[in-house]
Amino acid sequence: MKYIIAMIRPEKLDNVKKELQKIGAHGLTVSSVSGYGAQGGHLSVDRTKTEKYEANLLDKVKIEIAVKDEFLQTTVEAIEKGSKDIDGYIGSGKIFVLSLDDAIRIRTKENGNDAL
Ligand SMILES: Nc1ncnc2c1ncn2[C@@H]1O[C@H](COP(=O)(O)OP(=O)(O)O)[C@@H](O)[C@H]1O
Repeated sequence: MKYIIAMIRPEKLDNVKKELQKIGAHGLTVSSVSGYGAQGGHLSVDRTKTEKYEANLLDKVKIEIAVKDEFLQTTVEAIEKGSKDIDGYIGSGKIFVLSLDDAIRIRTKENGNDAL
């Protein structure tokens, strides 16, 4: 099992949800976060500036999804498709993939793949 954490731009959430529904994703958790990536949260890079930019925290949406291994690629592709903007747009987001040891559905006590 894998645990996918994606940081996307808030205005892309509806698109991403639609793409995930198309592939039949069974569950997800969404939260509002703030952060910055390699560009320090700046929407453009002023190459004439030589001094260091101060990092700027931007609003992002964090999506978390636990999936069976065989759904990893489809799910990542759905997130990419839903959050894609103009090619190379800074701050389009990032997807992290973690190994997931177990999942337990409290209601039924199912675990592992059966709990997803
Ligand atoms: N190394 C990191 N560790 C944790 N979160 C990160 C990391 N890099 C990016 N993020 C999160 O992902 C969001 C989107 O990153 P983004 O700005 O698109 O990255 P980049 O500037 O590297 O293209 C950031 O606002 C931040 O919340």
